[in-house]
Amino acid sequence: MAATEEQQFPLPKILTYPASAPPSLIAQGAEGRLYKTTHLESGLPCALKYRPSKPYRHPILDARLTKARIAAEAKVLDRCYREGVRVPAVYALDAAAGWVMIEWVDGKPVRQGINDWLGERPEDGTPAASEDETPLVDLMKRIGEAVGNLHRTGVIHGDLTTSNMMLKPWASRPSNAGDKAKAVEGDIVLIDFGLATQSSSDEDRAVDLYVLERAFASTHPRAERLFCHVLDSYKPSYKKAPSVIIKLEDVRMRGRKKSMLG
Ligand SMILES: Nc1ncnc2c1ncn2[C@@H]1O[C@H](COP(=O)(O)OP(=O)(O)OP(=O)(O)O)[C@@H](O)[C@H]1O
Repeated sequence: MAATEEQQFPLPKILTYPASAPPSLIAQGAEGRLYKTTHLESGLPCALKYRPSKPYRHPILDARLTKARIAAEAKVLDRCYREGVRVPAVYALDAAAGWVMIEWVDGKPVRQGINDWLGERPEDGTPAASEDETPLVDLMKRIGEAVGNLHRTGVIHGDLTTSNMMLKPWASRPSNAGDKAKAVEGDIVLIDFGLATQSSSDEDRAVDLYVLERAFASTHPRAERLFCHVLDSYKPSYKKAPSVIIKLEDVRMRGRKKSMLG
């Protein structure tokens, strides 16, 4: 880590111990920072999510909030992992110190994979007549299944976007697909559970889908018409999914009304 970066973003104590590789700052958000580092004992690459204290908050409230948020995120991740949802495993946690250490997911965000696929496609998103869109459609289906799996366990993500999904390359399926198809290959791993809650209500699940639908339309307007494949594969993914899709129509209607009223 560069000296100036270190002054601007002082490391949490856990990252000041000697390790096989120095930590690197991957992302700096409004709430926290994400470092790539290695697990102290096993040397495995991992991600350390750190929520530094906020000087503008009352210290007691700040300590309580930080601890509660890190603990809540770790708890949800752990629950998902044990239920077989593809999320990073939790390796270690110190909620009072504001960090959780999780599995490092090799790969790239789904957002980047889709954009790499779309490449130079025109604004209206029409593919060339000769283009076989199957790999992209398959990715959309895997997204629907991943969200369905998550909802099946009673977890609402709260911030579903294609940036909060990683594409982890398939290790056991050596691919002979072309470069373009490779851009959208891989298992979906859901990340960033900072806003996650536990709920099994149709309404909460439908809102989670709606958030994804809106985010998808604004991030990938050229692929918007393919979002139906996400819903198609979500529908059979667990028993209550069909009623969630029906509820989604109400949520959309409310969304439209709200945007008309400003
Ligand atoms: N387990 C991981 N393995 C590899 N990269 C990750 C992992 N978790 C997060 N990242 C990368 O770091 C970025 C930021 O992570 P994340 O979204 O969890 O943090 P955040 O946006 O700061 O969280 P919050 O929204 O809760 O404040 C992600 O977009 C992703 O590129």
